[in-house]
Amino acid sequence: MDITTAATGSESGSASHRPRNAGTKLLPDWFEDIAVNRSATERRASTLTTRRTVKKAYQAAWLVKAITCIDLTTLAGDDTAGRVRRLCAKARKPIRDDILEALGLSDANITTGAVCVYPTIVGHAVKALEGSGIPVASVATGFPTGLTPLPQRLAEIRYAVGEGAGEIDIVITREHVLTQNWAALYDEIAQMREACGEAHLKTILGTGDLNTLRNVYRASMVAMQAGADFIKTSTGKENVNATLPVGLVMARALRDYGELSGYTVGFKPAGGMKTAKDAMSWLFLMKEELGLPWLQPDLFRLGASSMLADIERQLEHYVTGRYAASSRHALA
Ligand SMILES: O=C[C@H](O)COP(=O)(O)O
Repeated sequence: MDITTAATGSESGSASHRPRNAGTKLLPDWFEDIAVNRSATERRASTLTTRRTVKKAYQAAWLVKAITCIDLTTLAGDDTAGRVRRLCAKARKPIRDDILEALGLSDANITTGAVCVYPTIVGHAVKALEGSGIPVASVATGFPTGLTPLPQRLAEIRYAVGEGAGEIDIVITREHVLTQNWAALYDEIAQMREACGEAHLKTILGTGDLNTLRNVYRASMVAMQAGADFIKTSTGKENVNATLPVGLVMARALRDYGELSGYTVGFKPAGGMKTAKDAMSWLFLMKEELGLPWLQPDLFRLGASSMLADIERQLEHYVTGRYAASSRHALA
């Protein structure tokens, strides 16, 4: 197994010429009558993690791949410029030099997919990431609940874009889903997409608040019809965040939308993912449901504040045969 090829993605083809999702008009026919069988979905999700294992070099390659897809996140009330600078340093160099060298990846320029912060922190992150090519993602629109007036939510997007955010992680009004007000949901997301301009729009559905898998599918479809570049599970602040059954339903929506519209939309599970094993499960899900093209940072991100340390620890174990205390890894 060539870890460099797997990690840098040349084995699965370039995605750079893919057109951005332009959305469609609101087309309820595409989602209104959908039925989702919860127990079948849960069964399928559980087989994803039990049926498939990868070992040794393959596992190391997949873990490096996972790192390149991480949106390294800090969304805490006590975030400071100093903390964000440390986070950005880790995003630039997520794996220790000795481990990189042992993996043969010293020249591969492995970085995380992005850094994700609150709007007022964007400026610090942009400065700290200058010249790295790593995008800054900002949450916006009254994150995490979205319960502020729409003009303010749109202004927040424009502010974050003005500060230099290249990606905007918006939250939807969950009530629109719970009351099946698809037109209101579509309109707010379409306005958010417009406010983003060239910045990419990631639409957080807050799936732990949506009650049913059917609602998850329907909200995913409306978000894509309204022009989302990515659909994202959760804020990390709901009681239930990214789960594999929800991921399966969203992956099916991505596939269906692609077939019906011709556009390819990205996926970001986020919240509550802490271990290398979690990362592997999501990579399996993407590969099985959507195929290798989705295992690239322009179509797949893992939103996580504390998963990188365990991945680095597993990579250290792969190269040395020993486990280090997680406190030895920065931002553990
Ligand atoms: O978008 C990313 C999430 O907010 C991170 O959640 P987490 O802190 O549970 O990893």
